[in-house]
Amino acid sequence: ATPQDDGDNAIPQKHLQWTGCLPGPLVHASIPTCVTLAASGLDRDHDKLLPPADTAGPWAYAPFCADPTPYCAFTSTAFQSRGVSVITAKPSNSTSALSLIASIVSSRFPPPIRLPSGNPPYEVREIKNKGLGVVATRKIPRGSKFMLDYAMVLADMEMPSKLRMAQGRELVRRAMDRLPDPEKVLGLARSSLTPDKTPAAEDVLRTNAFEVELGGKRFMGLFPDIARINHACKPSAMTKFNATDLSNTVTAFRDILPGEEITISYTAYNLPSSDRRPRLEAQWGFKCTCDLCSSPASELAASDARRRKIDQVGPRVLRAVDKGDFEAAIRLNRDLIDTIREEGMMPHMGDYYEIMGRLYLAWAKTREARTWFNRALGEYKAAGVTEGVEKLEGVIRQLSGAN
Ligand SMILES: C[S@@+](CC[C@H](N)C(=O)[O-])C[C@H]1O[C@@H](n2cnc3c(N)ncnc32)[C@H](O)[C@@H]1O
Repeated sequence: ATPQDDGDNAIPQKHLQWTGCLPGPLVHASIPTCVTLAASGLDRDHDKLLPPADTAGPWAYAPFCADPTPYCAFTSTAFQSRGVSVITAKPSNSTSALSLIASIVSSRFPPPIRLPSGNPPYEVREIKNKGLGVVATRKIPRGSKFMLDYAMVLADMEMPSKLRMAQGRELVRRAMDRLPDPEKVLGLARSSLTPDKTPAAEDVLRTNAFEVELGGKRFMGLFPDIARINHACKPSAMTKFNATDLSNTVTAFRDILPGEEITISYTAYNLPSSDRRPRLEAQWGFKCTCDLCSSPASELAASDARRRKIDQVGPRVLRAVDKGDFEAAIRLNRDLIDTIREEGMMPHMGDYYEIMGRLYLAWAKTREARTWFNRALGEYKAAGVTEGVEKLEGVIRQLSGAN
């Protein structure tokens, strides 16, 4: 089969800009999750924006299908000059996740961020007991976005449960083999725990993929550069997937010093070690040797206690809101903020400052609300959380106008 040129059925970029409100980490009817009144031009349901289904689309080959199931592997050899393979069900209508991905792959979005020119501030190196890893070669300031990567494989999370194992394996193998440089993905890390007989393609996907959401469906996404970043339970950076162009960016959420390993968290941040470790072993196939997991038992226990507390205080804040006791809710949330700070879970700070603002807003204390929203805005800016910045700038403007 001959690779085809990109089509021209791009989604207009302006429709895809995020202008809505993120759900906060605490959701409650009395706490406004979106104080913005002017969520104009927003259509978060990307599928609605799709052009009619294009049977050929941007795919370079006839799809490889696991007949008689609807699951197939679709490959573009042109996307971002290195290709992308998508494993999902054949579209039954024009609003499928596949149509959405086809539109993105066919379009030519400008890079979502401009990285500073010159050498990247990191390199891939051998790391003791972890295989390869990514190490800063110069200071990476808090909030800077320093790595941009694009999906090279996307596999529908439902696929493994819908197919026989051999069919699934064949699909994953074909999806990788059809990329212009299969080694770019097949050369990624293999599972370190199980020297089992799992075929390379499947093992690589299991060991390196991150869950992403596209068109309302969950996918395993393989981002080959980001896949070199090891996990830490107190990471120094975070990733952010952009469903409008299949990009993933890495942002430092604290200063990272030259020679320091750059880490991200593969699990939710707030899990105690008793939950984290089995999850990392079962889902990612390794025993964690990060600084926190290697710390003395007393330090690990203190960290676990803080994480449990963080989990428990959240519902107590909500119960206080239920009773209309905003004073108690605010006191508890302040305690939550202190504990999160002590635990060094900085990515959450903007969220919790924002909650403080919402609590004051729900208590009709606009001035205090604005103060906390401003603090949250500062955090979001420092941590490079663009959506948070956009959202809060609108909110603060409206609150200022309301006075
Ligand atoms: C996504 S890859 C990360 C890059 C990988 N180290 C490499 O050589 O390409 C995940 C694998 O890295 C290793 N790894 C990542 N974080 C680790 C950690 N905190 N402790 C031990 N091994 C880790 C494990 O072997 C895991 O299966």
